[in-house]
Amino acid sequence: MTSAPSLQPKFLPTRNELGVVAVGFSGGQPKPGVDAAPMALIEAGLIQQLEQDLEFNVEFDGKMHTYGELVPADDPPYRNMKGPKFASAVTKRVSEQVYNLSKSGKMVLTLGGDHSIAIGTISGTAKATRERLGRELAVIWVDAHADINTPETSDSGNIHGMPVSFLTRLATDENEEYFGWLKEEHKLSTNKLVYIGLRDVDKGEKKILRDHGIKAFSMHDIDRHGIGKVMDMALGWIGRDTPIHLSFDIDALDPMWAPSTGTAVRGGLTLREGDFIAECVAETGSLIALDLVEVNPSLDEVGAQDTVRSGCSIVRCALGDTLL
Ligand SMILES: NC(=[NH2+])NCCC[C@H](N)C(=O)O
Ligand SMILES: [Mn+2]
Ligand SMILES: [Mn+2]
Repeated sequence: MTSAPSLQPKFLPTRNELGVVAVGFSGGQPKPGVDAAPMALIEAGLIQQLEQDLEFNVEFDGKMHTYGELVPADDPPYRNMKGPKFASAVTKRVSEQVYNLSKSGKMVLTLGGDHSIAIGTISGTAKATRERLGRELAVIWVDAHADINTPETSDSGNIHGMPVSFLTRLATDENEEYFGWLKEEHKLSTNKLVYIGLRDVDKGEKKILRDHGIKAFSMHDIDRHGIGKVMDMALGWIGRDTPIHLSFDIDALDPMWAPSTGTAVRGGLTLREGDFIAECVAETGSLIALDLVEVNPSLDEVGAQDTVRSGCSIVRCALGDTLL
């Protein structure tokens, strides 16, 4: 069933060098368990599949980072954000890890963790891409949610609903301890961002998307045009010649395929549509990094195996697995 990918990547020196970062962080939202996802995905055989079926040389330290050493002595809410110091310290560390791997020309796979970790992953690849290729990064954000609240627009105060605002300069803070470590080289323009799968967007987020003309394909668009046309439009917006970071929140899939996630929303993508998105991104040859986040095996334990299997499938497809 599986065949080794033949595509020569456009922005990587080799097609088969992969760095894996396992981020056991759940502090961007209130539900414990999402920190156990990297181990669940790895125990399901993900890394073996990438090595054996897809012929990657995998660099992975075998450790699931839980960043206990970064837990601050006290971490009161700040600008309405919950657990801001810890999230800032962890994402800074993740940013450095991802930057180092990406700078060396490897494809980078980050296993979350909640979606706040994308502040680390995307800032790391954005910086590495600027330095290594002199290019600006594009991001495809596949999610039921836009995760573009600023601290001020967020109702929940959960940082996993805010990563895109910090990455696109919509939210900033001077203070190192509160994401002030994010510098220009870590950031992204809003016109290099495309959403797919949205169906639960907060009122304040809708205003941000409109005011900044951010490209977004909701479930409505997918119903109207079909996923094939939507992918043509999404990739057309980015342009064929731009390095891509794919950030995939498992809650983009319908709970039928991925029930074990903290903020499940019905009416989502089928597993095939999710895999298709990943396959289309793989076909561009422009993918340089992938995040898989928000798998929480302790929620809906009956569905946890299905959710993990769906996650593994998305990753394999994005990294070049094909049906024939
Ligand atoms: N990564 C996620 N699952 N994010 C869900 C965010 C939900 C909501 N919009 C909030 O800001 O709290
Ligand atoms: Mn989500
Ligand atoms: Mn998300």
